Amino acid sequence: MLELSEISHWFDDQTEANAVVSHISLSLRAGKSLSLMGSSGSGKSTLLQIAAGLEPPKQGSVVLAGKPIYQLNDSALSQLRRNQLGFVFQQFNLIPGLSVADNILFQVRLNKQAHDAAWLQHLLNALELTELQHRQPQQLSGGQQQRVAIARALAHRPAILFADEPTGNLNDSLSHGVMQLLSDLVSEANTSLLMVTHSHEMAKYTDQVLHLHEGHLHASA
Ligand SMILES: Nc1ncnc2c1ncn2[C@@H]1O[C@H](COP(=O)(O)OP(=O)(O)OP(=O)(O)O)[C@@H](O)[C@H]1O
Repeated sequence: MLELSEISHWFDDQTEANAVVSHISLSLRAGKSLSLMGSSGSGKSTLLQIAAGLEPPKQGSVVLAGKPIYQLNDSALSQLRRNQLGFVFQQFNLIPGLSVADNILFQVRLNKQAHDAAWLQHLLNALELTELQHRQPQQLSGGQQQRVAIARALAHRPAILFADEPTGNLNDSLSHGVMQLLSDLVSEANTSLLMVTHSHEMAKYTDQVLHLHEGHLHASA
């Protein structure tokens, strides 16, 4: 469960009067998915970063898995992020020098979780990465790197997955495949998904769509 209450945020070169996001409240239950849409600069990525514990808001609170995350100390917050959250951001941040498979399993190993070979195989197949698993990130196209980032985000079966344009570099058929996988995971594993997208087609895979306009939230028309 993710709960945002009265979130407002502005950056240091801005003022409250032109806040990037303003008085936003929303909640996302376990196993549910939500798309954030809105024009460029409307505050979607900022709100996602705030919800994911990566940018403390100027006002308001974020409760994640029962914990008010910005009241946790750094080590408790990073532990919560490592164990319970998954991220797919526009920068893939794959580790050069590690194979695709090792990149995908990096967080599982960091968390000292048991390695679930069947789940890894399922992710590799679904994301069409099986034949690429021994390559290194620098030997992959942008779209292939994006699929590795998606597999890595799901490998530890997070409670909540945060995704910023998860299909941004993929062709139409792979985009639909990836969204189908994400929505299957949400229902199978009771994982929640908070996603930013520009695509109405991709947003249809989520249970709810909210629109941001100049930092304010509107329910889908
Ligand atoms: N670190 C920062 N410092 C100052 N301003 C920022 C910072 N990050 C974002 N902004 C500003 O906040 C506003 C919202 O940015 P944000 O990235 O959240 O928008 P977005 O809706 O995700 O846009 P896009 O669809 O283009 O990715 C923009 O005007 C942007 O310039």
